[in-house]
Amino acid sequence: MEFTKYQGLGNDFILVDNRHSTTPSLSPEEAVKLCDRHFGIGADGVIFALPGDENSDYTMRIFNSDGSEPQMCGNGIRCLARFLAKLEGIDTTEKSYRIQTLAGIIIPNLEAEGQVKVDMGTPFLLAKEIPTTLTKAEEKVIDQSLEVGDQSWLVTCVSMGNPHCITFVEDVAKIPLETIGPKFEHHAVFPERTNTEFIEVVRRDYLKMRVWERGAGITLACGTGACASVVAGVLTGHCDRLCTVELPGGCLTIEWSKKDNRLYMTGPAEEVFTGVID
Ligand SMILES: N[C@H](CCC[C@H](N)C(=O)O)C(=O)O
Repeated sequence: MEFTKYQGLGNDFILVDNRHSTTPSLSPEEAVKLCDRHFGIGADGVIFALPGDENSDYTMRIFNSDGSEPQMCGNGIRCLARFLAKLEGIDTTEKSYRIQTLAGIIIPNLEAEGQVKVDMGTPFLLAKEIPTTLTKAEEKVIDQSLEVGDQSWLVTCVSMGNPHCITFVEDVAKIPLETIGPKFEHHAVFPERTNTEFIEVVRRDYLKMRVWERGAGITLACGTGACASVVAGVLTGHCDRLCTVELPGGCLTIEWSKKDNRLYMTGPAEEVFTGVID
């Protein structure tokens, strides 16, 4: 079976042409093996291009490198859009796709210079929508205290279809991500686990972010996390609605539109190599 490796700011994926069937051609267990960076291809996840339905061009499903299935992946859907254009034999920069995901319809638009602009939909803020039990179901979690790893953190929770727990800190470089990340991810107040972002505000329009991802650990970038972090920054008064988010793998442009309440994310997506899985 052929695959193509793509990466979006170093958040890397194995992409599989699954247009022939509505069932992913690899199991979560097979995905785990292929994502291994020593015994497999190496990736943060496996993304399947499945047939669309009456309301979409294609369907995206993704397995994290631990085999779990998240609702959405921002860097991944930019890679999927480029992959689809390659499969369709087009290299236009004005192509957009309606992609069905577990987070609803997401719309990536191919732009010039390898950029992809994605309509990421609206954020979800109620505790029951994250989901989290940190407060009452119908309430939001904004700058709320949470004990993690013998320390008290002020967290804000935002869902982009997948859960994010965001903390603003003085210096992201000083965060011991390897030790504190898993404690956030598996905290009892997150029944579906959570992605965990630490944000340093450089300017009101420029954030520095490091991330521990649910089901993938430390990654070089997280698109849904960058969107969730701008929403959290606006809600807590730290940043403007249009921001550059600098991640270890590079920068994303994120806008939380006042007009339609939707998040727009712009960033690169690059093919790395094509291979064959025996
Ligand atoms: N690990 C995430 C999915 C991938 C999200 C991230 N890679 C992105 O670019 O949005 C989760 O389990 O919710």
